[in-house]
Amino acid sequence: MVPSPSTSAPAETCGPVLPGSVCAVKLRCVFLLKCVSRRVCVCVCPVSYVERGRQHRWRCAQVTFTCPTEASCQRWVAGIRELLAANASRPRRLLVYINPYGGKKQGKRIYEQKVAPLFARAGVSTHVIVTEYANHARDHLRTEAELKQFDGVVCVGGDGMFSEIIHGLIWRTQVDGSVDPGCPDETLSPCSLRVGIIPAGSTDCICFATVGTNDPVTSALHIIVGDSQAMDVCSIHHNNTFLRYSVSLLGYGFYGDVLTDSERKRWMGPARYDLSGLKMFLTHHYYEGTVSYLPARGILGTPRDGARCRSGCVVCQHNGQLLSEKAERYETENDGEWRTIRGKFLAINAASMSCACPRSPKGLSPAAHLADGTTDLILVRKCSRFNFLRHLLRHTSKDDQFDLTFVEVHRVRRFRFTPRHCQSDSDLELDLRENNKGQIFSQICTDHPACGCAPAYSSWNCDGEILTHTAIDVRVHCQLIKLFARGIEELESGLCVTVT
Ligand SMILES: Nc1ncnc2c1ncn2[C@@H]1O[C@H](COP(=O)(O)OP(=O)(O)OP(=O)(O)O)[C@@H](O)[C@H]1O
Repeated sequence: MVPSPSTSAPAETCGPVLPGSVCAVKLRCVFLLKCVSRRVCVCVCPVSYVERGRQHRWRCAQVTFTCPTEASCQRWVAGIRELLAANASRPRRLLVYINPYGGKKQGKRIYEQKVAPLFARAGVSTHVIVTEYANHARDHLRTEAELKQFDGVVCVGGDGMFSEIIHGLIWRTQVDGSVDPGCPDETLSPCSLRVGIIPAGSTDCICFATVGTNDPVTSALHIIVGDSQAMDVCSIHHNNTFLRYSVSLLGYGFYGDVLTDSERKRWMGPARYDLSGLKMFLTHHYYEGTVSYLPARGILGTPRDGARCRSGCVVCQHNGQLLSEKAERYETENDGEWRTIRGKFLAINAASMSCACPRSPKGLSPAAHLADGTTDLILVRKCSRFNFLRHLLRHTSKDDQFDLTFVEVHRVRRFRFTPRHCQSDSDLELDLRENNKGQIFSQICTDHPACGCAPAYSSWNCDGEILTHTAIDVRVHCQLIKLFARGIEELESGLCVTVT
């Protein structure tokens, strides 16, 4: 069988498909094979494969092979199909949840027009559920879904929809494995089913951070070829009561206030984030409280080493192995090393990934890792509006946003926050002793909203949802879930990252 001259594969592809050639290892990228007799003596065989486009986009392309006889063509098709069938990482049956109201309400159309035809072509069967209310997907996964029938779960929607899926899946995995998901000190069981994200929301940050682009076709192709990317998950508790899981940003102060304000402006669409951002920047509220954290020790990487988390990241591999092998010993050994910081903060952020998005390509913490078992705790202390603006602008420039006297960043395994109004009497006494007279006066004002001073507390923005409590205990669970993704590929190298 030889490729016909007019249809040979272009140079930069992820899956040329000729068995026996150097690229035969990439056969999992093939997803359609059929043998069609064109003429009496020539048989053609169109083969679909993945082609890389610009900016991490993938496209489905086709190459046609010709055979002198139908019998030899059938043999090639059967041989290649056998190889594909032996590839255990490719999903065969998927459970798909579509949020018809996410983003611009295009979820159903995007799935039907762009994704379903690709799944059908690749021989992936699906069970599709269009959600009827918020938390429908989460509740279905928790209780009803027959998970054993599926190789993965796909959500069509935004970050909120992804959050629903992981809440359902993590909870179900713990309950099925007799682990108490409500206890902050439990070691959670990793989820065996992978999760795919077809972006159809307003921001789609998690898809962007794990694939490098928000494109439904690219995401569908990552699912079809069976990519796998591990991801850390933070569990958040208040007084030993479970609140939520988080995979990207936990933000108190500025980012909490922006979300609270933007929720009131939902009718504006994505523009609400700009308006609320500007409003909260001008309002310039700061909040008092105590942050204590358990630093991540003995692992590779620091928040300021400039090492970006990319496809096949060695930091994630190394730390993931270290933490999974020594999880319990590690936690006990580190238990005595809690550190505490009291102060007035404009923002307290925990970034479990870079949180890069099209507007902030570097993200909140450019060197944060998807699966290294840590989160980057960023503390922005009270400063002038001008200085805070400098810090914010550095998220979009080459300058280091942490290289400012009022900003500090720590890579941590666990942290706790207590707003000042929740602190115990002994803690408050300690604060009073540490503060000077002027600061005591300002505290009296914050306790009395009628005087028009800054409010005493903000809210936590947890991956785009508001938490119901401000005093929280956050713990990172290393590589708790897996996505149908491979992390962002380093395109500068010009090399095809091997499809293993
Ligand atoms: N059928 C439904 N009706 C109403 N709300 C739903 C339905 N299905 C899911 N939801 C909820 O809609 C919320 C928003 O959905 P989604 O995340 O898909 O879009 P988005 O908010 O526009 O995007 P992003 O989160 O990326 O900004 C989610 O919190 C989800 O729980």
